[in-house]
Amino acid sequence: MSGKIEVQDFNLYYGEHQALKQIRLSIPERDVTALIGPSGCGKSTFLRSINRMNDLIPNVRVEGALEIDGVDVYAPERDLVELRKRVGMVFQQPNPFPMSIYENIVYGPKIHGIKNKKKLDEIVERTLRQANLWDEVKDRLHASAMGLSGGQQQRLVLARVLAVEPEIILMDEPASALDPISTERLEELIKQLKRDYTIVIVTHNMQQAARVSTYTAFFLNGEVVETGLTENIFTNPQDKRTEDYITGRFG
Ligand SMILES: Nc1ncnc2c1ncn2[C@@H]1O[C@H](COP(=O)(O)OP(=O)(O)OP(=O)(O)O)[C@@H](O)[C@H]1O
Repeated sequence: MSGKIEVQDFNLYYGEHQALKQIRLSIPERDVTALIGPSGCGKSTFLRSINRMNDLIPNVRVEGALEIDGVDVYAPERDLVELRKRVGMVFQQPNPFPMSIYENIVYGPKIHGIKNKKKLDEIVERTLRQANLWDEVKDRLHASAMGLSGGQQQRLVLARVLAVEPEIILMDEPASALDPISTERLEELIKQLKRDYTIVIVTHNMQQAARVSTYTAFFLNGEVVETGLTENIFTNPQDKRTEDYITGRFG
């Protein structure tokens, strides 16, 4: 069975520096895959390769195949606006736009041509409910998003991503700036969303990877050392380097 995202012999260079080496990975649809590994091993670079965010960095060059639904993400004719609509992204620091909660969410749908007020209102309510934020903000939709707590901002960002109906959601250490309670709420949300979305999450926190993901890929020095069911990676790693990492011997 092939995955939603299929990666074959994928290399990425920042100028002369090769940050990803012969990556082979199959990321299943409607489930959570965690990317773990020590700092600087290429997790974020790989994540950003999936929606071509690395294109924004000068002197980046890629080789090999990275496909979504069997179509090459790096094909010259690929429409980047459409790609980033299908592949949403949540970053480490919550980054709401400096505008109202409502405007944050309708921003994407408006760009994609939705103008009808009733339709936009529906999107706002649906996505805030999906992000488990509706009850907390329904009475202040037109207040600034900057007045929300960090955890609420991160859920708002997720609602904003959901508003353009993506298929894949990339998360780069989404809980690292959050307190434990907000982290738990975000993890619960990730578990709910995996029924409908393909989620790829970078995390430094191995307990978090164990809690939220079904599959895990262990990165080291730009390579994928081992990949498989999270349960197996954590209880019965096949590679000595994976074992050393998960038992805390380095990283
Ligand atoms: N914009 C860039 N320009 C040049 N080199 C970069 C750039 N971004 C990352 N690198 C290099 O690529 C390698 C992989 O970095 P990357 O940020 O992907 O690792 P990471 O595993 O996500 O690390 P961390 O967990 O610390 O975020 C590192 O050697 C890093 O220095």
